[in-house]
Amino acid sequence: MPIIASNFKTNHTRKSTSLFIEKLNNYLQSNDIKDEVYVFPTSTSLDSFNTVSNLLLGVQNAYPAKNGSFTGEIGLEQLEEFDIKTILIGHSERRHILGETQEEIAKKYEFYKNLGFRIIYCIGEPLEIKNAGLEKTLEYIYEQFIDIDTNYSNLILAYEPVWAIGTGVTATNDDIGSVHKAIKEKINKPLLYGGSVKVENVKEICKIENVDGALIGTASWKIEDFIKIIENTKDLK
Ligand SMILES: O=C(CO)COP(=O)(O)O
Repeated sequence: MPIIASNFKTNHTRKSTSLFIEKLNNYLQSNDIKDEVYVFPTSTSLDSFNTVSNLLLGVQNAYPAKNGSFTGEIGLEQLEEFDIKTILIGHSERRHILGETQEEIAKKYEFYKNLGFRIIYCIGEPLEIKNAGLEKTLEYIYEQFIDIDTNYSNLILAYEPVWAIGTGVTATNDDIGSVHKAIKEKINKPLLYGGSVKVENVKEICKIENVDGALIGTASWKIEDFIKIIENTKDLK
């Protein structure tokens, strides 16, 4: 089965997150699914969930420090409390809405890399770059690898075109295929696709060559839909 990941973004409460995790865990257990499934809840909903070992809880963001004076941020100490060892870095909403620079992202990457975290590292281009063609798109994406150690063994990449995130507009299979092929030629790491992945299209997307799974926002927030997403992909290689 491909790698399937849910990014909650700023959705769900502590209570609804714990219900989601419980239902997901029961589903994975009773269907004997051993492949990796990731959930990235809000940091206020982190907890010591009792789950099967292939259900991995991660954070959407954390500051590159153990603790300290970084108002509004969480650091390693808060992750350790819940044994969190997985982190999303470079998500387009952090780059474009929160204004995280490549320099800050690289610092965060280095910090959590040195701690052995599983890092899901996101890259992707905005619409005006996509419209300038594949060459410009790849140039833009490669800049998002500046100061990022792509040989890191615990790295998963996620290609998420900015114009496809939360818009309902999925990239075409050709778009996905050509960007994934180019990235894979340079960096041989698992590569997920994200951007308006839905129950209905997840299987087709995961079948595209060089697509190793999906990172899903909107369509993953209802547990019934997320389970359908897993159902629809569980028989793929
Ligand atoms: O940003 C995403 C996952 O990280 C994708 O979001 P959507 O699935 O809502 O387009």
